[in-house]
Amino acid sequence: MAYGDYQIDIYFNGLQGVLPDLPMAYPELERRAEAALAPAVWSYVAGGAGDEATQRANVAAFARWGVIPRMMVGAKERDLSVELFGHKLANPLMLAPVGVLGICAQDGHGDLAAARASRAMGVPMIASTLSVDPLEQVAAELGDTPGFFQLYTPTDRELAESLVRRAEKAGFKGIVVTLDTWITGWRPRDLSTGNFPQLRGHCLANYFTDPVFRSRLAQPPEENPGAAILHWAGVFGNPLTWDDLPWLRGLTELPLILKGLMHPEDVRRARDAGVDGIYCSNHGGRQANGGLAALEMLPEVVEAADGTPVIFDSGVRSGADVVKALALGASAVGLGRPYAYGLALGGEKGVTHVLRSILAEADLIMAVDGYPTLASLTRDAVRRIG
Ligand SMILES: Cc1cc2nc3c(=O)[nH]c(=O)nc-3n(C[C@H](O)[C@H](O)[C@H](O)COP(=O)(O)O)c2cc1C
Ligand SMILES: O=C(O)C(=O)c1ccccc1
Repeated sequence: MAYGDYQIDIYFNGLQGVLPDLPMAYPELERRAEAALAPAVWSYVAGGAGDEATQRANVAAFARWGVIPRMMVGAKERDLSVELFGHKLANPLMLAPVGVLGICAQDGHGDLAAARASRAMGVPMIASTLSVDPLEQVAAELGDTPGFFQLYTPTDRELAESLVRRAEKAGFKGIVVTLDTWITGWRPRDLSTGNFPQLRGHCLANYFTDPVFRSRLAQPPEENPGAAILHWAGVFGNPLTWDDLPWLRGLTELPLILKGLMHPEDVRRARDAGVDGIYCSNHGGRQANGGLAALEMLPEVVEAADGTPVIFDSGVRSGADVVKALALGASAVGLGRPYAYGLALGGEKGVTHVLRSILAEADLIMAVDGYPTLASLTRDAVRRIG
């Protein structure tokens, strides 16, 4: 079934008098998620660094590119499939890693609901180290859809290795190492609500269940959670350098993807060191304010990657955004906040709805504009407007 057929389902329901119970456009998704989430959770998810200028720039950057339509292509059938790290995927979307995701769902198990949506839609989930439920349980929900494990590399190398071994054993198909968050940025909303340290207590399952982590504690986390959280805070962030890359590369034979790369020189270095994927992102503007929109760097990142696949996220809100990122050279496009809001409104169903809506829009743009495949969406398909 073509992704665009989602609109036929919705119109058909409408004719029977059944209107969609989930939002059809992003502003409404955001508004309703704000109303559905506890205020502290909302400010954590929606907020960013500083006055959030970079976060807004991520979204605004998409308006500076326009798709040039081609006529008489006869794009009756569209194929959004892509091959990534040896896996044939039905579409180029991914669920970007979102820490503490679980609490976005009303039952507190949003990581598992997102994993079920990943399975249903064939959209790979990149499971955060900071999940509410342990990675083994998340992996068990993924079915045949390949999953990726996002590693926040701790300073304790044995702990890092243990997390990677567990991810391999659980069946994850690649390791995404996030480089831009060994320390959290200046986030006024989290500072004002004062909730951030408390939120972090909800997302340490991967540590508390880890044999290496547990072996470092005088008492098990169940008996002395305070001491366990304190130990976690001491090992969480490792400001990696290029000297650490051979060690990271040697940790696993799974595809290794570096997340947070924006500078073409960093991309060249990563590629030369044998990484399998480049993840162009500025963490949705949550880490450093005063930066460029991630989309601004995408063309140069793609050029520097020189054939190494580039995953892109930061500011993707619609099917049109997905089409533009693909035309600018991304191999796959990560969604962040939009699916967290889908979780808030409808759990697995909410995420599935967000994914189906974005895929339907992308598919219909490809139909109308005459780009039937991702291969046809080349750099010439878009023009810079401003
Ligand atoms: C609430 C929240 C938590 C996040 N946690 C993580 C994380 O644990 N690991 C990670 O690599 N990125 C994390 N990110 C960043 C996302 O992977 C992604 O880069 C970002 O959401 C993209 O920006 P957008 O949501 O504005 O499109 C988080 C983002 C949000 C919104
Ligand atoms: O909020 C985030 O973006 C994130 O990655 C994070 C980092 C540390 C603790 C919780 C979330």
